Amino acid sequence: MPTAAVPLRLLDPDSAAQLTSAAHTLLAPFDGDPTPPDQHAHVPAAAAALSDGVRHACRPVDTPDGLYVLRGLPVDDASLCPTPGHWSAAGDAGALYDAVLLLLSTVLGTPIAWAGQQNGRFVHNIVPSPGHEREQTGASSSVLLSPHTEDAFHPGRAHLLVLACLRNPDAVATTAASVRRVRLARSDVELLSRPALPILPDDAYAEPEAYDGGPPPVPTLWAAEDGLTLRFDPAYTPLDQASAEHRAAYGRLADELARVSVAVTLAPGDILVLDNDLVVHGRVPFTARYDGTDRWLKRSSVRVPGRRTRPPAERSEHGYGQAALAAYR
Ligand SMILES: O=C(O)CCC(=O)C(=O)O
Ligand SMILES: [Fe+2]
Repeated sequence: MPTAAVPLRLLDPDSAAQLTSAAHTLLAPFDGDPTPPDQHAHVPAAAAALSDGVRHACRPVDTPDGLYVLRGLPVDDASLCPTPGHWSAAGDAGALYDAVLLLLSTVLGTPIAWAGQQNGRFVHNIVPSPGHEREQTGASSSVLLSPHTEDAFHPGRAHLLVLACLRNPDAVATTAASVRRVRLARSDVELLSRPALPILPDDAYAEPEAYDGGPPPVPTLWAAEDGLTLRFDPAYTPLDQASAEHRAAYGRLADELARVSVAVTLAPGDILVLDNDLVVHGRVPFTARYDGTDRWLKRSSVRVPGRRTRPPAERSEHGYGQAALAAYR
């Protein structure tokens, strides 16, 4: 898989210092608690005060790659605590970067959280966890995390996914494949644009609230104004319910996504911004260490108000009883 040309945006030292200092200021009154109820209230003003340098670095994804890496945020490994063994054990670990991610996410759009995922936190910890090695969730390690749209089952899913790297000692790659790079016959695009199959909630979610109706069939591809977008999560799609013709087209899309996939190896301080409507992402397999030095990412999800990259029919989906909570409502 090529590690090629991932668009890189350098955060100049002044912008990086400004972000870090704004994050410190946000955290100061809370003594490191990463989810104080009032902290979010101060984020919009703090984000609005950030310089044009930060704002420019966070401009929308502007290539068919559907992603970019922001580089330049300092991470001092010595001042970080050991990598938590599970998201639920993270507490205020790396809280400074939670605040940095909230600030950046607020420049990008509106951060969202899920009541049923990682206790409703706006910034998730992605760490390998004992007993979860073989899952299709961010807690896995020994298996390929297959390419997926984040939270594909839900109409309120993020437009942008932000992954900030705190540790990655074994240079484990995140994978990304853009639908704007695939080559498909028009007949396949047409077939995959029909709502044929549902996408079920992934294993990272707690049991949902009750909801009415069965799983809604959704299209895999959609022709948005500025090009094709996708909603793709084969691990949670009951493909055996589709016609042979549909399955074959889905398989050709999967093959094309594999062909155009790039490996993005994040280094500490790198922040990967993925357009969740253009790009599916995953992770290569690795052996977890479980000694406090493991790979550690922080993740936030962002909605971009007014974006028109999805079929209007999505708005009537029930989302399987999971609620997406927007910050600053
Ligand atoms: O570990 C990674 O690089 C990506 C994991 C993932 O799919 C996610 O955090 O949404
Ligand atoms: Fe993911």
